[in-house]
Amino acid sequence: MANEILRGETVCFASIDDLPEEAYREKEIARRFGPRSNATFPLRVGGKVIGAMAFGTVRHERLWPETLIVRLKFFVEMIGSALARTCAEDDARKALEEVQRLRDQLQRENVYLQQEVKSVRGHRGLIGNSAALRKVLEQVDQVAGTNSSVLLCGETGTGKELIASAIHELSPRGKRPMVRLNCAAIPDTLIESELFGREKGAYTGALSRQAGRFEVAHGSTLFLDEIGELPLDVQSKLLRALQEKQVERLGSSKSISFDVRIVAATNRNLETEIQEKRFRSDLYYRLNVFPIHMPALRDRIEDIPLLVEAFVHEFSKSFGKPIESIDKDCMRALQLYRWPGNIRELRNTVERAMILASGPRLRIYPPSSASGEAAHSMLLSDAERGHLRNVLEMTGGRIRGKDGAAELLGLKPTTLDSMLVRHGITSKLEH
Ligand SMILES: Nc1ncnc2c1ncn2[C@@H]1O[C@H](COP(=O)(O)OP(=O)(O)OP(=O)(O)O)[C@@H](O)[C@H]1O
Repeated sequence: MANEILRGETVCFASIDDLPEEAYREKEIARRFGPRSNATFPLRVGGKVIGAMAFGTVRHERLWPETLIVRLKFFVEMIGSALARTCAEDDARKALEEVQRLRDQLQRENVYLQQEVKSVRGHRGLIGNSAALRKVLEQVDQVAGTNSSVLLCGETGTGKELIASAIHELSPRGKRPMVRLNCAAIPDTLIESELFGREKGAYTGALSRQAGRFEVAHGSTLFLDEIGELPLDVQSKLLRALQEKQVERLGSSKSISFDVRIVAATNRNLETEIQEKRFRSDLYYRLNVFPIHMPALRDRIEDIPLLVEAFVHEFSKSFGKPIESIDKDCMRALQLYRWPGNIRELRNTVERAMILASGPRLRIYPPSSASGEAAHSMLLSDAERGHLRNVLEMTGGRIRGKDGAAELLGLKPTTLDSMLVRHGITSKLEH
């Protein structure tokens, strides 16, 4: 009988004896528990049989005239279509809610991206082949696929933000945009609403509702740059949000759950900050699940030629100035400079040199405290020392007399003596 119903047929019997022989099981059940007579109709919702509706008598047998069957059938159909409408409405409501949710999320991402577009100049990729950078990239590969928090430490301009982007892009969250917040760039009074969002009128001046970065970053990565600059009270709130995976907008008590991966960066020594009571140790341990230390440029000087070439290529294209070669002495001087501003400073230095460039051979001087002059004289002094050594080599170390170094250089021997002292060069033959 169940098969008939599933096939969409009506099953009807006036007495148990009317049931066919093969339905002996149903007969037995009906005899023991009822019904005595029955009419069962398939219940169709949206063209599919999803169940059945049965009308039966428990004590007496009864006939099911055709007119009654038609009316009951109609009744069951009505219930089926009402159910279909409710399901469809329910589905439609759910779909609408989903569309609204996605639209809100897109809108949040859009507003955010519009602000970001100005600062993001495309992904240039990470340049460098030093052991120090390769170690960092290895760590990036290890941690990218996890959901663990990452703490990037290192001096300013070492590429922390670039590494944060690489971690995000290599992670399963990479399809969504990474959301950034520079904790140092926002006044203390606004940082909380930037992080957690606010309702209209939450405080004086809060003229509109605003989603916080946690909400915007739902399903993605939140990059908290300069985390060491976060005020202590906001540190506590951030810790609570990370523990509970929930935020409340300012001016609202409604909790909003989020699924966000945190990558934080700092150029401060957070352990010192903890000792000085400027950074909460519990937040530090929460963030420092996977620390990555970005090496200073001066500790990977073998990357400098690669970086310089890449930056020259980039500016050469954008300035329309073709460059054929970069002065080798300059490159050596660039490798000797300490680069306190690291790669950012190197990039700016190359940009400046490219603005000034007037031929295909580029000279780039490292910045100096005074001006390019000091760097220039450092280069000259390097060249001078090299030249003196060469000439001394040619004369077998002889300074005075015919074909001596002083004569070859057109200098008084005493002048050459003092130059050699200044450069720390000793001539074995003469002394
Ligand atoms: N390995 C690299 N290859 C190419 N460019 C790099 C590399 N590392 C850094 N840069 C460039 O150097 C500049 C500074 O990098 P980034 O902003 O990532 O440094 P940061 O450590 O986050 O600095 P801060 O601590 O000041 O925020 C950027 O223009 C970046 O594109």
